[in-house]
Amino acid sequence: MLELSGLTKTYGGRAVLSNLSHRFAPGRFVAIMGESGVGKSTLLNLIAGLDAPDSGEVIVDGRPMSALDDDAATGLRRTRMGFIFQAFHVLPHLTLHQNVALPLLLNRSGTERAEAMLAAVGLGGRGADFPRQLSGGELQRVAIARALVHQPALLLADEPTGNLDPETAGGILRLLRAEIRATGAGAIMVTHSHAAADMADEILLLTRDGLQQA
Ligand SMILES: Nc1ncnc2c1ncn2[C@@H]1O[C@H](COP(=O)(O)OP(=O)(O)OP(=O)(O)O)[C@@H](O)[C@H]1O
Repeated sequence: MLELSGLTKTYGGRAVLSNLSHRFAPGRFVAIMGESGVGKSTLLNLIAGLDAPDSGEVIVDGRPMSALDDDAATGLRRTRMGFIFQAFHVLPHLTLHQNVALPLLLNRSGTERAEAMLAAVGLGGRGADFPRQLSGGELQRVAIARALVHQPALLLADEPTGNLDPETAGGILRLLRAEIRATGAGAIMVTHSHAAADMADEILLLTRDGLQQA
């Protein structure tokens, strides 16, 4: 459902991504690794629509994102994608249930699945709690529940376990993989961690020459 065609992104005259093309098979869990500064987060931001390429296309469900107006592009992202970005924190003034229900509300869907997703990530019955009452690992589980509650076709994750200890990280990644499988979503996860990447179906390496099988 996702294809990148000739993506180029330049910052201050320096090409970070240069004519990058790749087709992601639906339903696969793909890890992207690569040296610091090579452009992994930039690539994820372009796929997520948080940033626009200088040239080239992000093609979702056969439709080039640049051909859609803002509302249509936002709608496509809201319904077809889920996000676990470190910058997208769980919202502190909403309960856990309200946090997880947010994508459903934005999609004007019923919020029944929110409680089931909280239970699926081991936080059943804690929907009325607030984020401040949770540990870092628990917060990341809320982020996973929120990212998958609307059954997106594609999950985008940027270092989803970056600030967790190895044991907690392992648990979160096993949960992430199980929930991806359960919802049938594909996933693209950027990570520096070999242990995290080993959880994926496939590992790609981003270099100046593009994306290659690791
Ligand atoms: N908004 C921006 N403005 C200017 N330069 C940027 C911007 N975003 C990223 N860059 C530059 O683009 C390059 C790639 O950054 P990016 O964060 O995508 O790399 P990365 O592979 O994710 O790195 P890391 O593994 O260290 O997180 C870096 O040199 C960075 O300084």
